[in-house]
Amino acid sequence: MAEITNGDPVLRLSDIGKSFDGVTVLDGVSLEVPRGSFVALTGPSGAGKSTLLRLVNGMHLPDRGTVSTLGENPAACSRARLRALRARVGFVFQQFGLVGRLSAMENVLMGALATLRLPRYGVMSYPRALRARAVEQLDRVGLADQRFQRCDTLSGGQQQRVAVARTLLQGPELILADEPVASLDPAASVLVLDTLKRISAEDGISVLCSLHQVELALSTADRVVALRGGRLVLDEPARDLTAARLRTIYDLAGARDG
Ligand SMILES: Nc1ncnc2c1ncn2[C@@H]1O[C@H](COP(=O)(O)OP(=O)(O)OP(=O)(O)O)[C@@H](O)[C@H]1O
Repeated sequence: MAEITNGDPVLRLSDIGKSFDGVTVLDGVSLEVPRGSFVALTGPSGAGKSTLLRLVNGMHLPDRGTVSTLGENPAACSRARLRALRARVGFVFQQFGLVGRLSAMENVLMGALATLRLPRYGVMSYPRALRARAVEQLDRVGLADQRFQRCDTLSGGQQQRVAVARTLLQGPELILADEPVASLDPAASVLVLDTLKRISAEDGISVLCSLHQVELALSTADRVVALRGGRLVLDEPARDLTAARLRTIYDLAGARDG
């Protein structure tokens, strides 16, 4: 397994190009995510944010340029090595990706399935130490009391926090979040992002999180990058940016939520 030293970025994209069916989606994108930082990836709908996130863990491969994720190039990885890399990279999705009829606890435990040899059925089939860790992660996202509740009876914000706990159980070094709050109301959005930010800071986990909401990007992230038409048009510390400037730098006119 590749190691990165303390000063190395957890993620380095160099001159990435990616097309689908002859249509360019990413064009000359270079980006670094320093270890332990929370980077917001902004930009209008169709700018290439999801595609970029998928390149990071090898779900897509670039047509040109190189990706270095935790010191590994997904394009050069064997299947086993890619699996090992993906275990180090958590993914949080807009639609949570939970099994609605299962409890919060069981959904969190599923974050550890890749490390277990046998399929598991029911909470009690997981090792005791793992169950204790699952409760601990649920506690950190404020949902220990809801651990036996079916996920489809939780609010959207609670479900996304369960998804964060599930990712944490995996022990990731880097978390990719693809519009994790796009389907949540403003209060739940703030709570989910604050939770992710707090825990990532506590555990030293780096986060690359795509967001549509300019204000949330500025209030949560250490660094903000923006894509427009597949090109990187901004990469600056959040403290140096204002919402007004961020809005003008990339055109929100066509954005879904803009
Ligand atoms: N697997 C694919 N096959 C063909 N086209 C694709 C594929 N994935 C993405 N695209 C296209 O690439 C472009 C960028 O999509 P992407 O989902 O990366 O943008 P985005 O910035 O994440 O948008 P949104 O904010 O709406 O999620 C879009 O035009 C999309 O249709």
